[in-house]
Amino acid sequence: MSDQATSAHHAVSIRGISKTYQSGFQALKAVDLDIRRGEIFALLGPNGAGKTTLISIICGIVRPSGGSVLVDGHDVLRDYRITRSKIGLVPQELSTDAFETVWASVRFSRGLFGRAPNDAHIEKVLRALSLWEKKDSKIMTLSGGMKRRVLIAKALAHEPSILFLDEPTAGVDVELRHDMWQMVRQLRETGVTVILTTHYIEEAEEMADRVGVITRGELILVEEKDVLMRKLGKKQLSISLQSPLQALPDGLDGYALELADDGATLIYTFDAQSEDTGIAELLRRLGERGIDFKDLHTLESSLEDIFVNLVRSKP
Ligand SMILES: Nc1ncnc2c1ncn2[C@@H]1O[C@H](COP(=O)(O)OP(=O)(O)OP(=O)(O)O)[C@@H](O)[C@H]1O
Repeated sequence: MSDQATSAHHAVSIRGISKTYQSGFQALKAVDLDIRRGEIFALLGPNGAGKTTLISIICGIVRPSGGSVLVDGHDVLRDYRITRSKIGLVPQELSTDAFETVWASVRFSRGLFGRAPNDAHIEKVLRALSLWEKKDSKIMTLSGGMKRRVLIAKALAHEPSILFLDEPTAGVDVELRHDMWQMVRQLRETGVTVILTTHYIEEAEEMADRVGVITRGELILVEEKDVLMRKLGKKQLSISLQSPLQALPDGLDGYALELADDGATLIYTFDAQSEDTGIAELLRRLGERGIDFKDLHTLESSLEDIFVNLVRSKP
């Protein structure tokens, strides 16, 4: 299959995208990335890493300095109208429409893309987002969480196949955050591809099928979330001791051990992937030294630990 044909199978196909702003600042360096149809892809990165720049280029809002982006097989620069109509973009804030009703505002968004009115679709979107009861309310009278939902409804009004969520749950309460996660999963079930940027790693851990990590304009990693957590995740064994230790026992130099809880807990970090975790041998050696324990449990690292390590280890 030609490169072009393979690319057409992806929702988004990015090749060699770079961006140098007029100030001379290079925000992106030769990014390659394919987003699969129907997946939830989370783009993680520290402040200023280039996430918004990348999304803006995919949406055709920012012009790249080099490289190409295909959306559903169409080039975003050459076929802007087609590609833009396939994309729903949920910005972080609602800046206009305060005096409009929910219904009018969402309906208007559909018209912007030149699509024929379809009130049944607008109703479906509003119901799915629990906004139906509020359809005749002016946007300015809604709570912050409801306004967020209106933003999503507006982005879905023209039936896009790809939805971008820029920090979807920044500043919303826990309950709404969980509702939004639920909603995004439901969207995926209808075949929509979802790309989100987030600072809440918990969000990526909870929802994403794949994760991309961007730092200083470079995409340093793209991986299935589960594989990433298995591959880079470390496991720890926490050993609660019968009597606290003052120092690490002699003769256990080869082990990644630390003392915690004022010496009452011994923590052993091991590679969950390796065949021999070394646990049996460690426990035997502790026994030989008369170190008794009352409890054992294992801890796994979170996506957050993995992310912090990745971004830190990048020179
Ligand atoms: N119009 C611009 N002109 C010059 N530099 C810019 C412009 N827009 C963004 N930048 C710079 O490019 C870099 C990447 O910015 P971008 O907004 O893409 O980062 P981000 O990963 O989305 O960050 P955040 O998580 O803080 O939103 C930053 O250093 C930013 O200052």
